Amino acid sequence: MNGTDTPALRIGGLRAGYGHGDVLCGVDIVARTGTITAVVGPNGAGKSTLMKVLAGIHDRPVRGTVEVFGVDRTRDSARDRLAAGLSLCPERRRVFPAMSIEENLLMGAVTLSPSLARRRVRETYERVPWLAERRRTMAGNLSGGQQQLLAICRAIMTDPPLLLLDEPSLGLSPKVVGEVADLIRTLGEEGRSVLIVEQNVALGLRLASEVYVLNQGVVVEHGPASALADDDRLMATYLG
Ligand SMILES: Nc1ncnc2c1ncn2[C@@H]1O[C@H](COP(=O)(O)OP(=O)(O)OP(=O)(O)O)[C@@H](O)[C@H]1O
Repeated sequence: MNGTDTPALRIGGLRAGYGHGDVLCGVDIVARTGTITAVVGPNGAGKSTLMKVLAGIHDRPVRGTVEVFGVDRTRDSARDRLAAGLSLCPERRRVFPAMSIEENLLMGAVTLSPSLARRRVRETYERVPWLAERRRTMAGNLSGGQQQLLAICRAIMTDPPLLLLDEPSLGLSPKVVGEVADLIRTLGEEGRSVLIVEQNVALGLRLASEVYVLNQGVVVEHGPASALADDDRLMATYLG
C-alpha cells in the first residue's frame, strides 16, 4: 500500500448540505496513500457531513468529485465504495449493544466468505487480545473506550486499504483516548491509509502527517502536522 503517488483519496470542489445552503462549500483534500491524514475543526465545521459524503451515505445531492485510489467514486453506492476499499467507522461508535463482541465483529464481515470472516476475527483477536477474552460480552456492557476500539476493529474486518474515522475520541477520557490513538497508529504502521476527522486538535496533530483545518465548510489551512502545531495564530483563530 506504500510507495505509490496515487493518493488514497482526492476530494475536489466538494459541496453538500441538507437543503438549507451548503455545509461543505467546495472542499479540496488529498490524503496520501499509506499515511494518516487528519481533518480538524470546531463543532459544526462540517466534519461528519464530509465523512458521510465520502462513505456514500449522505442522502442529499453532492457536487464535486471523490476519487479513491485514482478512481472516480463520486456516483458509487456505499456498498461499491466499501468494495473499492473505503470503510467508515462512524461517529458515536454505533456498536450493536445487544450483540456480543464477536457478533459485532462478524457484522463487519457480512460481505466476506465465512472462512475469511473467521480468519479476520482471529487476526483482530491477535491485534487486540482483550476482545478475545471477552468475546461473548454484550457490546452494550463495554465502556465507551472499549466500544470505540470494537467499532474500529469492526470497520477493518474487510481489511480496507482506506479507513475513515469520524471523531474517535468523542466523549472519552484522556487515558482511553491514548488507547484508541495507539490502535489508530498501529493501523497506520501496517500501511493502511487513514482519514480521521477530529474536534480534538491535539489528537489529530499527534496522529497525522498531514492536517487540514476545516471551518464553516471551507479548508482554511493545510500542511504538515508539525508546521500547523507551531502556528500560534492558526491555533488561536480556529482551534481554540
Ligand atoms: N441531518 C442534518 N440536517 C440538517 N442539518 C444538519 C444535519 N446534520 C448536520 N447538520 C448541520 O450541518 C452543519 C455541519 O454539521 P456536521 O455534523 O457535519 O459538523 P461537525 O464538524 O461534524 O460537527 P460536530 O463535531 O458537532 O459533529 C451544522 O450546522 C449542523 O447543524
